[in-house]
Amino acid sequence: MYGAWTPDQIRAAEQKLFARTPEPQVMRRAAYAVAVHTARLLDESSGSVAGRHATLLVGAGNNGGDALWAGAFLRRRGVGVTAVLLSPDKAHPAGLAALRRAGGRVVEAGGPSADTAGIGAEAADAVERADVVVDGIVGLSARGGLRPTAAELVRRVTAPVVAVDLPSGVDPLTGAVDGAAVSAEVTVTFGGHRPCHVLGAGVVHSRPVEVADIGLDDFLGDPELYLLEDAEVGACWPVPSASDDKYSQGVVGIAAGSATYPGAAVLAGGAAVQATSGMVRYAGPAADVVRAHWPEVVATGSVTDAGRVQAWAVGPGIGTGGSGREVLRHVLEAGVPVCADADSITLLAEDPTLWDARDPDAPLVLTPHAGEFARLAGEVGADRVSAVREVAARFDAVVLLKGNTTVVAAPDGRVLVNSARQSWPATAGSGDVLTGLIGALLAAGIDPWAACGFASLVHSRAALLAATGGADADAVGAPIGASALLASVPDAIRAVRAEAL
Ligand SMILES: NC(=O)C1=CN([C@@H]2O[C@H](COP(=O)(O)OP(=O)(O)OC[C@H]3O[C@@H](n4cnc5c(N)ncnc54)[C@H](O)[C@@H]3O)[C@@H](O)[C@H]2O)[C@@H](O)CC1
Ligand SMILES: Nc1ncnc2c1ncn2[C@@H]1O[C@H](COP(=O)(O)OP(=O)(O)O)[C@@H](O)[C@H]1O
Ligand SMILES: [K+]
Repeated sequence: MYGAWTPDQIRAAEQKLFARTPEPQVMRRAAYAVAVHTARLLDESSGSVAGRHATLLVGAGNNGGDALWAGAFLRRRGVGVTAVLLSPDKAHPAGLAALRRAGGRVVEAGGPSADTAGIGAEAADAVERADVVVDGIVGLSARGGLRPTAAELVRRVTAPVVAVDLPSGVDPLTGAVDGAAVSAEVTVTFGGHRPCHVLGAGVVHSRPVEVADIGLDDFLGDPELYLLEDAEVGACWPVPSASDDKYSQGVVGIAAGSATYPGAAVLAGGAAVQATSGMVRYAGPAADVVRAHWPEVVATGSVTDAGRVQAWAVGPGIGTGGSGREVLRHVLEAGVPVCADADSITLLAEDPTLWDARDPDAPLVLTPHAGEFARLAGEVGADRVSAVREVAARFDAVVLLKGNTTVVAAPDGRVLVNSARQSWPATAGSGDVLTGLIGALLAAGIDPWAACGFASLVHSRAALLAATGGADADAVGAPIGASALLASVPDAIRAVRAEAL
């Protein structure tokens, strides 16, 4: 796992760092990393470095300072550099002096020659002829979307962009984009990820985020967020060993589906079958349909006569009427880890007495999408991490909020996120597959918080594989259904296990 730290956590760590290393030296280390990645992007996109042109968009603070120093370093590589100052009187003085000493040009964003959009002729020309643009408009202290002049300049950019610390216009904490924002080929950040690098919907995390070491590691402390890596999911994914049999790996019960929605039971049951080698029991009215698709599932007509399981997954397609409620109550009383999804969440929101059925010692996982979350606890809001963390503590449950970026909070406050990096999983029945994966991992004895993270990562990998045939989030794909996603689960598990070798 690697971490993401909030702006406040970063600033606190930086203050400790500055007691050991002077701030200007730290900035130069940060800026040097920006220069290295900018030169690499120049080389990749225009075939050479020397003789090319870099345009810096420079804001009022240290983010702009990084860009100016990076420009000075790029000058040493023979790159033509022009800094466009958005706030000429506030641009980082030392960075500006360094760029000038290195032979860089400095122009104002507006100035007397400004056109109707407020852009001066020199600035417009600098953006126009750039082979690469360095976004040093705003970073850790960003508030809201880009302001008009910055937004207009960014709109005119056609060259590839390197974002300093984070793409300007993105909220550093929530990743929310309110108005215009930079879309960067590469983001170079310092010391550790910020939450916006993994929470933004398609703005930031589909591009590589390079983390430069500026000596911050010793001062960072526990991160706000954890991010899973393929290799660790692969290393932890349960597979049978010589001493195993179908019971020892954990038996999961799937209480899903109804006469109206048998498909949910087939998808959730199939996901459980393909996730691990333990046994899968199904209990509900769709037993015949489930057996027809998955003969290895031990199916019964009702949860009351289902055999022993080590975990239950309950909810998809059970309906929100009396029968669904009794199924949920029975499962909650079973005293084993439960993944409650879909209609279960609606039932719990509508009938608080159902919480009393819960065995206090048995872990509970809730997997709402935004609508189900709102029924349970009100609208999520922009800060999805805080909202999920609060609800997990309130209900003493692991809460997985589904979406382009899935947020998983444990009752103790730990939060992990998994960004799908693309949107292929957004298809009907996709959540049923996720529930089956989680249920199987719970039955295998995986920690519920980790189980949600592992399942979410494999789920989004399976969607990508099914849609594009590969693992590249930017690859050309075609829309998939949940059945195709489900069929790619084994390939996704193989892919993450191969990374662990
Ligand atoms: N403190 C340090 O020495 C270091 C800081 N670092 C850099 O410093 C940056 C943080 O610098 P600052 O705290 O000075 O602030 P920023 O450079 O992020 O922002 C500068 C100013 O821009 C204005 N602003 C806020 N939102 C805006 C928006 N939407 N559009 C336009 N302007 C906006 C604010 O007045 C803010 O003070 C980091 O992102 C990183 O790039 C790194 O170099 C590491 C070392
Ligand atoms: N825009 C999106 N991009 C990526 N993944 C998404 C997006 N929207 C939803 N998902 C994922 O797809 C699945 C949808 O689950 P859910 O909403 O329960 O669908 P259903 O109820 O139809 O099964 C979840 O895993 C969710 O994280
Ligand atoms: K920036």
